[in-house]
Amino acid sequence: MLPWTFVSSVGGVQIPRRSLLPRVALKGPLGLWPSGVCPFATSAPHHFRPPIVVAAAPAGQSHGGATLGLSGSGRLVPGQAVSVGGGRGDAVSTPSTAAAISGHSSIGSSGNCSSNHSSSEAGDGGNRGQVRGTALRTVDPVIAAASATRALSATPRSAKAASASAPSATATATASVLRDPGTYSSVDSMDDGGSGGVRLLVVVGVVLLDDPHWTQAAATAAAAADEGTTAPLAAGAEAVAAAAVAAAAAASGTELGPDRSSGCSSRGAVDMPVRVLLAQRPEGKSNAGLWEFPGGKVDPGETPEEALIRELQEELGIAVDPADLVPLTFASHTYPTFHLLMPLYVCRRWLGEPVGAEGQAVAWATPEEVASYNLTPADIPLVPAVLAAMRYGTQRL
Ligand SMILES: Nc1nc2c([nH]c(=O)n2[C@H]2C[C@H](O)[C@@H](COP(=O)(O)OP(=O)(O)OP(=O)(O)O)O2)c(=O)[nH]1
Repeated sequence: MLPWTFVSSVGGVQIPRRSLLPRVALKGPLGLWPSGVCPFATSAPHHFRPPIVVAAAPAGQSHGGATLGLSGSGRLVPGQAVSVGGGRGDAVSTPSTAAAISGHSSIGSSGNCSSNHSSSEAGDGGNRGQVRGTALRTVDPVIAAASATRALSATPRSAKAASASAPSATATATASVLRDPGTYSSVDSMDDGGSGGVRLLVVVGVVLLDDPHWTQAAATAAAAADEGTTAPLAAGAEAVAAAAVAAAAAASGTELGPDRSSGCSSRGAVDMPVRVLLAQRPEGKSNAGLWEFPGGKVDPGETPEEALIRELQEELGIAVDPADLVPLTFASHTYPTFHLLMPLYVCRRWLGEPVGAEGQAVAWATPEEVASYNLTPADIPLVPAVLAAMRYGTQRL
């Protein structure tokens, strides 16, 4: 067995690694884990955090078994092509590749997680060949996500450590990318400018949960507050770790812990399953007929939360408080004409009754039913995290 180290990095902003980036040492059988860069469940409650990506050095390659350092010093510029292994514009700038590129000054240097790299703008030189030979092979979010979550399952202590430290890293990374109008594109105005690069479309989505367990817990907390007592709340780090393990279980098909989705909650006598709202893409739009999580494009100048609140009002006729949007995970998917990056939130509280306000069909699905819906390609890899949120809740009540 070779030691593998997963290193978190945040695309798009520079983060002092030593102080903020969590490192989790994971061990696994050589060859069973495809190298990869994958979305990883995030946890800070009050800020939007851009994606954490997790990377592992590929086995059997020139640096196989060594740590692939992602310094966090590379800069992701959404919608702009970056250069890898040649002139500018011959590679793409997706979150995954940018994350891989950001680590290029580490690769081959010490074979370990190096820190304090000088800022290496993606495509500015360096060990491009090694980047090309090592890191860029790793872009397979679906397989890697399953592998990573399986690995987390095998090492719950490490999972806890990663989860506990994730908020500080990601909170710091508060969306300089997304808050900077012009760094990303609306699909309507996309063109590649002849660069050969891939345009990034930023969309926000929500897992709207009809969660009787949450409602009951919230009512209990409110009642306790009225009485001037303190209701027990889930400790953030523990709940996050539980979500990571739950995601691992969902990915591997393993059953773990109390299952809230079937009403067998250890929290109480709620006998109703949790349900998630799905929306069907209407005729005339891309992916027509497929099901998705409600949401839409982030307009320039909008925060992700503002965009989501606007979209939910327009599409479903409901009002949502930003404090009720809990980051869950994100989608990173290459469509033929653009690359989709979609932060996905969980929301359990809103005003109004959700309806298909733009004529789209909507449906409440139990965990067992989710798989029977024909989801968009970008959403399929999100299902384990969504099921985990339905079964085990998220870090915040
Ligand atoms: N909202 C949302 N969009 C998704 C999901 N999965 C997925 O591939 N997408 C894609 C489909 C679209 O290409 C894009 C969202 O575009 P959209 O057309 O729905 O956005 P919008 O509501 O702002 O549309 P419009 O008014 O500008 O036409 O993201 C998902 O789960 N939710």
